[in-house]
Amino acid sequence: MINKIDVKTELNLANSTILVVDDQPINIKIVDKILSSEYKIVAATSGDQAIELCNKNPPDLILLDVVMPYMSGIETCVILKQRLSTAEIPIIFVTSCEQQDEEEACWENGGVDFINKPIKPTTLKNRVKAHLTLKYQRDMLSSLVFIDYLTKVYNRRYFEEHITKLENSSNREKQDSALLLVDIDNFKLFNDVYGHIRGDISLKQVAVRIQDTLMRPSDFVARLGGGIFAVILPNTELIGAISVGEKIRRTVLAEEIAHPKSSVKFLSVSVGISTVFTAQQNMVTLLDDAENYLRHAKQSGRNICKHGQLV
Ligand SMILES: Nc1nc2c(ncn2[C@@H]2O[C@H](COP(=O)(O)OP(=O)(O)OP(=O)(O)O)[C@@H](O)[C@H]2O)c(=O)[nH]1
Repeated sequence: MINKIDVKTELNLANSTILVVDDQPINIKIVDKILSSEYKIVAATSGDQAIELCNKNPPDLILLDVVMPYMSGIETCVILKQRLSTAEIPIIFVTSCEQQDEEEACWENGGVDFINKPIKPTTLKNRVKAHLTLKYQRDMLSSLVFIDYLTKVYNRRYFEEHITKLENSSNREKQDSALLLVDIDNFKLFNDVYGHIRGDISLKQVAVRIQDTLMRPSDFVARLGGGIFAVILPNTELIGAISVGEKIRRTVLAEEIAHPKSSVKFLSVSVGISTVFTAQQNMVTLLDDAENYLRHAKQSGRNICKHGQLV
């Protein structure tokens, strides 16, 4: 899953990043020599390092050595497939082992293909190209289904599909997750004064400002309809969610989009913030709580973030 949507209209594989994971630097060098003229190559010499790199900056494809000390390629793959932000990255296993059991374990745990060592340059180039092409076609299809046509952030459909995945991931990783409902204040009056075209322009501006506030690859924003956006922050406690909510509120206000019918004179947002405590609540409660806090924010005069008790 990605938090920033790059709607590609044509296939351009040259901007792709490939992560090569191998405990032997010589093997990384071999792959680098074959692929670096066509793609950007990043490298990791352990499973831990690969996971860290993927969390910071998800690559487009991973070439993963199967046999590594401490954490094997298969263990690394399992962890990457469990996390929302890395689950969709295609993983090609690179192996010198020809045992059937190992091959089956690679398929079962989410690998999309195999390449045998010693690596044949033509095979590597063609397999990588084929899987990158598939990935971009899939991304393009997803962007048609899951992107809000007006603001280009995710749509309600994406939100609904991913909120269930978030519940599973939250429970599995024993981490809190946060939901922010961000609603433009007095948007009906804004539309009444300036018309729907200016209303649409400001909706896009608010979407960009929210998107810019999100720093982690796993965070995402979706427009649920009208002037209301949902922001999902996986692995985030209430204190962190409040700081993101406040930043969104301040950033939208700082745009200084004139709104004559607003008490603050500019377009503002109200924010309802809730967090899910691992395995104690589900996503329905999370959504209900965020809606209640958003209602409190509106009743308290708007341009404010409301949330539950900090413990
Ligand atoms: N420009 C534009 N307006 C929209 C769009 N979708 C919904 N709206 C308008 O957004 C307004 C939503 O208003 P509400 O959320 O009911 O209330 P509000 O005026 O924002 O008031 P509070 O939420 O109480 O601050 C309505 O006037 C809708 O017609 C859209 O895609 N573009």
